[in-house]
Amino acid sequence: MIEIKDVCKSYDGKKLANDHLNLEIRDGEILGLLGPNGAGKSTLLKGIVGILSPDRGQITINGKTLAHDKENYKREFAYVSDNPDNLLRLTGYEFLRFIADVYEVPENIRLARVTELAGDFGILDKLNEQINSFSHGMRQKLMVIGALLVDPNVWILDEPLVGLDPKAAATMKQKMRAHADKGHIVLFSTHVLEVAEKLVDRICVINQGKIAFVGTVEELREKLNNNASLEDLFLELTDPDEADAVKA
Ligand SMILES: Nc1ncnc2c1ncn2[C@@H]1O[C@H](COP(=O)(O)OP(=O)(O)OP(=O)(O)O)[C@@H](O)[C@H]1O
Repeated sequence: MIEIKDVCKSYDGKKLANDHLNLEIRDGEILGLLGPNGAGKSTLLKGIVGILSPDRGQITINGKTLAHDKENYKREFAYVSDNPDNLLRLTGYEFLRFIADVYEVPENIRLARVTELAGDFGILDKLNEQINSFSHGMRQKLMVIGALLVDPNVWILDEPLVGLDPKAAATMKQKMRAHADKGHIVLFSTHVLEVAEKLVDRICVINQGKIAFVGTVEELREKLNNNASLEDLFLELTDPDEADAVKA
């Protein structure tokens, strides 16, 4: 379980990018983080993985905290950031070997895992080339492979489907579902509402740094007393004036 208690983060000491967030993400679920641009989704994900330190509050992953048990806390999850432009001078293989070394993936299984994952995502024949020469989508695939290679309990993915071609996106969604079905957590952010609607168990909508809703899409419909599409519900929650204009 991931427990987020009263988490606040400000970049400038004035405006809160995360404003007293409270959220529990349960084992075995895919939770989709939705929200307009600048809502605070990446800030929350970066706070969970320890790239940013929240100004207050506490985050626990499977009972561990970054402050008390940094190494084991970090071993609980894999993280794919929203920027796949990392370590561009390495080849694909060198990047994956680096990740496998850092996370101590046993030598006897890493090549089989890399071969399987790179095959699944269709970039096996590119791994000897420098990441510099990869397209955006290929870089994204490599970051995803690096994360899954480690095979941790929790997947934390910031817009993981951006840039993936339809086949790779389908593979990714299938892997996310299978991981959650094994009892693990998949937490990801997305702007693609159809993906959220079809894939997630629950959604968490963040708006202006605050949680506007957590629950199933059905529960959101009931709350808003509205049988509309998720897109309309999303607008109603995050931008009621725009939703009224669309209705008119
Ligand atoms: N490094 C930074 N320095 C200053 N302000 C930042 C920084 N990163 C984010 N912010 C601000 O924090 C707020 C939340 O940004 P965040 O990136 O978390 O939003 P998001 O929901 O992930 O947005 P998007 O959907 O556009 O990726 C925004 O107001 C943004 O301008």
